[in-house]
Amino acid sequence: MQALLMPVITVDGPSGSGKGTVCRLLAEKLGWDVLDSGAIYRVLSLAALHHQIALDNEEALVPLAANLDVQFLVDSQTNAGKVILEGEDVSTTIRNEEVGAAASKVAALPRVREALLRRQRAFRTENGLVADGRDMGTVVFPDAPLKIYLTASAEERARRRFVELNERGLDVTLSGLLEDIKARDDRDMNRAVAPLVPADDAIELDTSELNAQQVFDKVITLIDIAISEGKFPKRN
Ligand SMILES: Nc1ncnc2c1ncn2[C@@H]1O[C@H](COP(=O)(O)OP(=O)(O)OP(=O)(O)O)[C@@H](O)[C@H]1O
Ligand SMILES: Nc1ccn([C@H]2C[C@H](O)[C@@H](COP(=O)(O)O)O2)c(=O)n1
Repeated sequence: MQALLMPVITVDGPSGSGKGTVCRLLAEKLGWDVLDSGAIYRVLSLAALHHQIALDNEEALVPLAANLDVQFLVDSQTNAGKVILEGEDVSTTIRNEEVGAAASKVAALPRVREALLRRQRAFRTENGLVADGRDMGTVVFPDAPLKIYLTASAEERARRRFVELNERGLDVTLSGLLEDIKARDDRDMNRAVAPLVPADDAIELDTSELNAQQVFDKVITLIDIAISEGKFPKRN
């Protein structure tokens, strides 16, 4: 009954599989909110850096996580998301590869994950939520009526990131990005707590050969099937 009032679609998968892209498109189409849980881990790692806390210092990171002064805003004119950490706009900084790697390190600490759980669950309101991450379907919203697990080959994911970072004018190499992606996969998939794995009831979608629009269309079909099975209220 609760799921009908506050529907959640979870989208998990490795870095570069296209979670963020499809979640934004879905949220726009459905008029639902988005939880970018990776951004929370990214912001925490940046805060650790600012406060000179080592990325493996769980004792110091837990209170930092519990009291993290972060705001996720949406620019009403451009509709672009904005992330404010301790009063500073960090929307661009948190997207750097170094911050992604640092986020993956703090995310391996069990008590840090615990400290961030309530904050993530609070994104679920009567609006409906599309939740993007690594453990959305397994840990944070295990009762979600629709769970998607996106994958793509590491080579394709590195290629996508290469195109994106080149467009942003950053000096990166394809081989360096492939190495980073494999290291991040290894850390995220093999940690002791909430490792990146598909939930038992997740639907897996390999996006290696699909463009973003094709992925979106496939997910919309899955939503329509879920609606026909009575798992979601009808969409407009
Ligand atoms: N199906 C697709 N085909 C080609 N490029 C894509 C596809 N989906 C997303 N992209 C592009 O690939 C890059 C990574 O996509 P996105 O940020 O959505 O992935 P992600 O899974 O959210 O990654 P991360 O977990 O690191 O945040 C972006 O530049 C995006 O525009
Ligand atoms: N639910 C989540 C979301 C993210 N993380 C960690 C692991 C990722 O490598 C890192 C950055 O995430 P991204 O922004 O690339 O999606 O944060 C996690 O452990 N659990």
